[in-house]
Amino acid sequence: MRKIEHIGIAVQNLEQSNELFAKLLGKAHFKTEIVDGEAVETSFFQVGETKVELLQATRPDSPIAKYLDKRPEGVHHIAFDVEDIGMEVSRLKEAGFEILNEVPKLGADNKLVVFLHPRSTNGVLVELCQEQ
Ligand SMILES: CC[C@H](C(=O)O)C(=O)SCCNC(=O)CCNC(=O)[C@H](O)C(C)(C)COP(=O)(O)OP(=O)(O)OC[C@H]1O[C@@H](n2cnc3c(N)ncnc32)[C@H](O)[C@@H]1OP(=O)(O)O
Ligand SMILES: [Co+2]
Repeated sequence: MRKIEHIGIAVQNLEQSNELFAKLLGKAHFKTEIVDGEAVETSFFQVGETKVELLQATRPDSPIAKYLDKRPEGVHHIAFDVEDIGMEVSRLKEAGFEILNEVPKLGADNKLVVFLHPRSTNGVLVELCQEQ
């Protein structure tokens, strides 16, 4: 793991949260992006070498919608930047972590992504990101 790539925050209203985080961080988001595969619309704020990713569900079947059905808005996941996502998946599987998607899928901001089940990571949903 090279660095924290982003902190993912689940929000109900992306526009409102964009305004709030722009005030909080003192700068506007640098991009918004819809990831159909995850049924999310995201916006990204650069904070030093890491990012804040705000996520709003675009469909009721989105993992974000299901999360917010049961929990308030807040930190949803931590994403780590990795050099070789295939190698990391093998290493983590060997180490006993539960990989949710062994085949990397298309994420936001030009990344390939893999998720680990929170029950294998002390209750934190972990995302691995490799620059495409
Ligand atoms: C890819 C685009 C973008 C990017 O950065 O590029 C994204 O980050 S997209 C982010 C949205 N996509 C995902 O989160 C994909 C991975 N997530 C999943 O597959 C599910 O959300 C999963 C498996 C983590 C949970 O789904 P499930 O249907 O099992 O939900 P439950 O509510 O039944 O939860 C089961 C169990 O896990 C705990 N849980 C659920 N979500 C989280 C979370 N975000 N952080 C920590 N723990 C979580 C939940 O509390 C349940 O635990 P239990 O002890 O049984 O109550
Ligand atoms: Co993410």
